[in-house]
Amino acid sequence: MGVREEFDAWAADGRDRGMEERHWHTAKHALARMPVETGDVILDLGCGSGYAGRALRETRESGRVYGFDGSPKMARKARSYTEDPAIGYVGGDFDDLPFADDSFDHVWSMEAFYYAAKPENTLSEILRVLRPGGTFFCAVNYYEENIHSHDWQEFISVEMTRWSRAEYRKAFRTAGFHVAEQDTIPDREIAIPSENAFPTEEWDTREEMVERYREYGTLLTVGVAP
Ligand SMILES: C[S@@+](CC[C@H](N)C(=O)[O-])C[C@H]1O[C@@H](n2cnc3c(N)ncnc32)[C@H](O)[C@@H]1O
Repeated sequence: MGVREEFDAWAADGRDRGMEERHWHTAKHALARMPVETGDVILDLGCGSGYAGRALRETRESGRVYGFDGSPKMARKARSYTEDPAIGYVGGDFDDLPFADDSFDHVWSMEAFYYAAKPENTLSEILRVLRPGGTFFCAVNYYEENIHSHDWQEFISVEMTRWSRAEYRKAFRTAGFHVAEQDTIPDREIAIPSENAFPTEEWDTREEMVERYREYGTLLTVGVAP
């Protein structure tokens, strides 16, 4: 299955909203760090339900926001959640962004970048569409140091790239970005049951669940276009 089939199926069974709910726990902290100025044009790469773009429009006075996604069903659902005329949805693949050079002030991506078939090429594409001084906020839960994410590939047909923190920094720099920041953002909201509830369907021990959410959390790497 390719990106379209895989994520169309996710959208059809409501996982767009499920992801939004879970990802929001850490995404909102990363979004709050984006240096968005009034009127800034923003691209949400792999937008899913489109919650990030809606939040930026509602809270930051951004200009136009484009949600970009390879799943037409995801994009259609995202469109159905807003009537904001300044939010648009565009379909396509991370490898070939259908935007002119220097189109955006910021690019945001949550839990999507590692699905790129050629991540180095996607970084070059992001740099191409960013204006000088523009930022790329790349947030991922699937990364090398998060050992609890290592088996995710078994459950999805799309090939995933698992980089370490250092590999993200190196790839950003090789593509031509400056790395302005790298950090992990803990998820302090997900409910962690008391000791006697373990093992659960997903977790053998409470320690593992605490480590996954409260310690490892979401890896955020911020690149700045020169
Ligand atoms: C795990 S979801 C994350 C959605 C949203 N950003 C969130 O935080 O909930 C990944 C999204 O990226 C999209 N995607 C994955 N690979 C893609 C690619 N190569 N080109 C375009 N979109 C892609 C999927 O269709 C899906 O909607």
